[in-house]
Amino acid sequence: MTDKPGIVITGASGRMGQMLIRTVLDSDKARLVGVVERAGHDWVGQDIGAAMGGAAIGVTVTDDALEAFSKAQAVIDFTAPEATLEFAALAAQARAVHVIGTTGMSEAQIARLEPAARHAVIVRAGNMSLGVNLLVQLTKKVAAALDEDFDIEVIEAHHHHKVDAPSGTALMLGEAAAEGRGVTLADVSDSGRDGITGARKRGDIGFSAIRGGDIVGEHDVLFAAAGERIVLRHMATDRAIFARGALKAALWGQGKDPGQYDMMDVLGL
Ligand SMILES: NC(=O)c1ccc[n+]([C@@H]2O[C@H](COP(=O)([O-])OP(=O)(O)OC[C@H]3O[C@@H](n4cnc5c(N)ncnc54)[C@H](O)[C@@H]3O)[C@@H](O)[C@H]2O)c1
Ligand SMILES: O=C(O)C1=N[C@H](C(=O)O)CCC1
Repeated sequence: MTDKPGIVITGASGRMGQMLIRTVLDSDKARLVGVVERAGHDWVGQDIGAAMGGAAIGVTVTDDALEAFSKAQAVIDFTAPEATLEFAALAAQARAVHVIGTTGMSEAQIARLEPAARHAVIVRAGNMSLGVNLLVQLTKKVAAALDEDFDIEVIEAHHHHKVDAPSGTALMLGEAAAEGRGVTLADVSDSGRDGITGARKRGDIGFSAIRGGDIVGEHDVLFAAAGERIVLRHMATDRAIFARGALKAALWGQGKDPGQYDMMDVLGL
């Protein structure tokens, strides 16, 4: 027996799932106790090491999430909104910390996490990297220092497989800009411009999304005024930054009171 927290990774075959599995296996602070994939996936029933193209490691991919979670102290979940809601209820039942990296959740879906958060710790963030969470704070500060003479635009770029837009990170940056400016994002958000849109409305926060190739994730926050522009930029070149942040959150959540937290809590920013 060991007192290192046992971690389950959901979405085991996904881009982030595989990165998370490697990150936990490489860590001396946690151990991998289970991996979950959706029912019917080829990998279910296989050893995860072998499924990922290496040596067997003695952990079998399962589609029985509750059974896997019952052996874990934390579940790290980068999957899809409805799967994440199901996992939240099961992680709460198992009293495991649930680290949620899944993006594209609607406000209604986010509200459905509340019952689970009464029983277990949930850490959720649209971006788990240290760099982006620092950028969020910088964005809030710059937005607070400038008035509406500066138009704020969030521009993001991701790989061609990404299914949601604006990205979770872009929304975090938009929220930070709105908070700095003392407004509600929903009242000023302008995304998906197409056709005769009319001139830009003063005070709006705009979003643009680029999708192409294997871009891991790039975000600019542009403050554009007459005669000058400020650009705050983060460029991710390796998904390991998200996985490291998620593992940090899983360890940080041990022994915390039930409730919903984010990476600002984890990183103390
Ligand atoms: N918060 C962050 O730092 C961060 C970073 C990267 C990606 N993401 C988000 O993580 C999510 C996954 O991204 P990805 O690029 O790994 O996607 P992906 O499509 O490569 O992987 C998703 C995985 O989830 C699995 N899945 C879906 N439904 C499931 C279910 N019911 N049970 C078990 N597994 C299920 C899929 O089979 C797949 O393996 C996206 O929402 C993405 O935006 C967040
Ligand atoms: O690859 C993705 O998908 C990413 N999703 C997050 C987002 O929506 O911001 C973080 C960056 C990578």
